[in-house]
Amino acid sequence: MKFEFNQDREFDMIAIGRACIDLNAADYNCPMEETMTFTKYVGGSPANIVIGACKLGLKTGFIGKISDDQHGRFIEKYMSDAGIDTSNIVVDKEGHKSGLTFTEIKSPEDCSILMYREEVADLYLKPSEINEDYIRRAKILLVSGTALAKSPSREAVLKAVALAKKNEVKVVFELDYRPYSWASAEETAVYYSLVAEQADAVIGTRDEYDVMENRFNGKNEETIEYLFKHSPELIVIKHGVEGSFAYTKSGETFRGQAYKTKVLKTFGAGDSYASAFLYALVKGKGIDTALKFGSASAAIVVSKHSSSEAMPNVEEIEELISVNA
Ligand SMILES: Nc1ncnc2c1ncn2[C@@H]1O[C@H](COP(=O)(O)OP(=O)(O)OP(=O)(O)O)[C@@H](O)[C@H]1O
Ligand SMILES: O=C(O)C[C@@H](O)[C@H](O)C(=O)CO
Repeated sequence: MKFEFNQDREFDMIAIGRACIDLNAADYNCPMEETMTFTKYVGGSPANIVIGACKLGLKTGFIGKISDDQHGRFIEKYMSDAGIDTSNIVVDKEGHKSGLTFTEIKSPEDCSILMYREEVADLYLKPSEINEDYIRRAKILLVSGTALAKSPSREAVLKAVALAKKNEVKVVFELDYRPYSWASAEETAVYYSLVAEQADAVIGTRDEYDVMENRFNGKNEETIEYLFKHSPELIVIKHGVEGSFAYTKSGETFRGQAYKTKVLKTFGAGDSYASAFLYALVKGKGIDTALKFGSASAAIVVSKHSSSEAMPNVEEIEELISVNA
């Protein structure tokens, strides 16, 4: 099966959700309590994904809300300088702040993130700030699950999904589960299932699908049996360094292997994977090749310090694939 897009669309991908700040520990191999220096990057999973896709050459845009301060201006400038259309990024006028993510790199295997997400601007995006004319210009609407965590962003995203479906824009749902933003796991399961059932493609880790299904130790076969009764045609389930699987509604299964790399930190893998996987699909490559692109991009990003700035270009990805062929 080929995942087909409407070719007459100006944007390859428009993402909706958070564009925030990452503060990555510049002192490695120690707990955050001992980290005195952090390096600032643009962060937020959907922002990272469009930054990665843009670096690969896709035409991208972003829908979200940023703070009316130095952090918001840094985010907007970084994204527009990168070549992303920021015309639908709204500046918050009610005093909400940009989300901050501090990262801890104790060792290549032991990394964690600490998110400051109280009253963050991204969750105040309103349905009235969603523009149908913008969404209809895209091949893909990339939806981040975290944007469903609270109203009014939740309703804004539900509106965007409805408009994408009405205008034959492929909805790709990245589960992107960040417990810090949610009232409860039960609530997450309700909204994740609601959007996953309407999406054309769903991407997430095994653990994130368990959250969606409100269960523990779920099996991929049960997840696909459930979701293929609804809209999805393509389901990607990631298993960390064990690799990933892609399933199609027409019954095919593809397996992606993780590439060996010198890991600096583990975060950023999922976002780089999504950007390169979707890039390959937009360029008409098969799902097996898209899995290689996703895995290679992730291997490159986990060997570097950031999640956004570290996104590779096409040549770097192709080279990693070819030396491992
Ligand atoms: N240590 C690693 N070395 C090489 N590749 C990796 C490593 N960890 C993950 N990957 C690649 O990245 C893909 C996505 O990783 P993972 O399943 O951890 O996603 P994620 O949990 O969404 O990532 P993140 O940590 O960014 O939230 C994997 O399928 C694999 O190809
Ligand atoms: O998604 C976030 O808000 C934080 C990210 O930018 C961070 O780099 C990360 O956790 C990537 O997995």
